[in-house]
Amino acid sequence: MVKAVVLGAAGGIGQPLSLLLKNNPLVTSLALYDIVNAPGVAVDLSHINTPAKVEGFLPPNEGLKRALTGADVVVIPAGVPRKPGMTRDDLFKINAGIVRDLATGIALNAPKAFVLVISNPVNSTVPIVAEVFKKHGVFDPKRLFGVTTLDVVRASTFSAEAIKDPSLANKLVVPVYGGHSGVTILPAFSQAKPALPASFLENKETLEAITHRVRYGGDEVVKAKDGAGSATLSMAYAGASFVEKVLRAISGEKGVIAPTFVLLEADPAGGAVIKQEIGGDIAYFSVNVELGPAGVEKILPIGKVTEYEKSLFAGALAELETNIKTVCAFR
Ligand SMILES: NC(=O)c1ccc[n+]([C@@H]2O[C@H](COP(=O)([O-])OP(=O)(O)OC[C@H]3O[C@@H](n4cnc5c(N)ncnc54)[C@H](O)[C@@H]3O)[C@@H](O)[C@H]2O)c1
Ligand SMILES: O=C(O)C[C@H](O)C(=O)O
Repeated sequence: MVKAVVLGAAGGIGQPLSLLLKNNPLVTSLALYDIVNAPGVAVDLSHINTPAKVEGFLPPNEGLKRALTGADVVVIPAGVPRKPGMTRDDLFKINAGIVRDLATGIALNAPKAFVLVISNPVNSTVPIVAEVFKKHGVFDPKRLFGVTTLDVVRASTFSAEAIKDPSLANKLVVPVYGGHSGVTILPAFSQAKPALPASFLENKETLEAITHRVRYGGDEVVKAKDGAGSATLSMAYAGASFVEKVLRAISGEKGVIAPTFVLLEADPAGGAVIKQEIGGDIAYFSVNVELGPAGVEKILPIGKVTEYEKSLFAGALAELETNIKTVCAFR
């Protein structure tokens, strides 16, 4: 029996994400919570002929508590999205409070759940959840994840497009490190699997352009949606693929690897290697982790990157440090 919960389930990400989770055979129970419309979305999804039992909850009548009780995995896409001209940090004012309150609900009602944070700014909302859990004495860094999967999805899609090989679209994986905003996003095209051609990797102009596109892919969608929000469908796809990995790990599958923004303390030895590799003493970083039934089992080293990729690390560290520190002021 696996219970998955979506907090913010009636939103632009929440609805398609809930649909994808309803379609996942590893989910047996799906609880949808939002301040609006969650019961309607739940009834709609409940007509789909897959095993997961779906229920929807609103704030009255202890809705959050009922949604969270017994949860194994909680995904949080609750909060406001960007409009053109905004940065993700501009969302902090509103989303920090939303995420803090939902984290309090999780600490009280599902302290052992895996918590996957989508709400922006991820570089700051993840540390907020950690602080709330610490306050309640239930923090386990192995079970808290910032969802940065969309950056990997974008880096993989854009590079398959750039080398004009659409057949690679769903096979290519480009690791992305760092955080989830602008210069903190560090795609490592040199580590792509399968490897990208030398003609791509050695062309500085192409590399710089595609690195920029991955870093600002979110802005591309915000601009195209022209005031109607940010990425929802690609995010739902990315989020569901991360949840799928978590579910496989919970069910006992070995060697499940996922990229995610984690507290490096989740695996002190692995975290120390990352700090050495990036040349900075940062608390959180997006890295590849090996997942197990109790959460992060290992933080995997970054390994070899090119001089160009390495040169991007310094700017990322300074920005990430600021994002994480913002949380101290918020408390
Ligand atoms: N991590 C990523 O890669 C990534 C990608 C895309 C979007 N995002 C972020 O995800 C968030 C949601 O985006 P969206 O497009 O789905 O927005 P949206 O406005 O369409 O949906 C957000 C939902 O959250 C709900 N909500 C607000 N306050 C709530 C609360 N206190 N409790 C429960 N639900 C609450 C709203 O009612 C709404 O249904 C934004 O912050 C956005 O920036 C992150
Ligand atoms: O860009 C945004 O604001 C949403 C999200 O973080 C994204 O990367 O698409």
